[in-house]
Amino acid sequence: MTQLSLSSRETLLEDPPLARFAGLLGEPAAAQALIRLDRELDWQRPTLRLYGREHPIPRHQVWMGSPEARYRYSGRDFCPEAWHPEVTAIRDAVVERLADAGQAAGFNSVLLNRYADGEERMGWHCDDEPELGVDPLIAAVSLGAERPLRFRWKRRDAAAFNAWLPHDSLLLMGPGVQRRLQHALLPRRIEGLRISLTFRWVHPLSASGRPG
Ligand SMILES: O=C(O)CCC(=O)C(=O)O
Ligand SMILES: [Fe+2]
Repeated sequence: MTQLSLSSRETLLEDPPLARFAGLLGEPAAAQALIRLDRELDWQRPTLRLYGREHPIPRHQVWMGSPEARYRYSGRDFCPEAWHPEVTAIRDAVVERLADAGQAAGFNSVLLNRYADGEERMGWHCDDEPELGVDPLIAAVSLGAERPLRFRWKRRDAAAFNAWLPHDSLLLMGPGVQRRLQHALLPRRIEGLRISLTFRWVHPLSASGRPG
């Protein structure tokens, strides 16, 4: 069941809060952002070690953020790329839209994911790294091809479901979403480039490598 309010907020789940917003940037800004991010970012395809073998990830990605927002991912420590002006503008639009909806938020880090077509994907996971703190708020912006982000409950006591993410939409994953659900961008027969930006607040790691 969904509700549409004046700010175009659609509630997908009440508890934990999962909500979708349409028309984040408007046109032509959203179409231009997709082209610019595709062309101007230094997209990487790192390899992950799985059962002792190295596998390139099935998409491209860039970590971006403030210098203190170091990030540990699959056991490796990443220093983020400096903010690109297009990404800063999108971040500011997200913060503004959330503020309009009564949700204060700040982000010092973003993972950008580039899926060339429906074959490219991200497997089941939740974003619960210790540097994100307890019950983080994560804001996911989608540009390009519309694809579903699939959610499933960790306790498997309710049905899995799709959150379809149209071009120029924002998905707000509120407190509890990472603790109680997993999500995945599964392969689908869908044509076209999609870029997502998942904005986060990363707590700086202390010298011991534990969250400060
Ligand atoms: O591409 C998406 O919408 C999902 C990305 C995601 O789950 C992540 O960056 O952690
Ligand atoms: Fe995620």
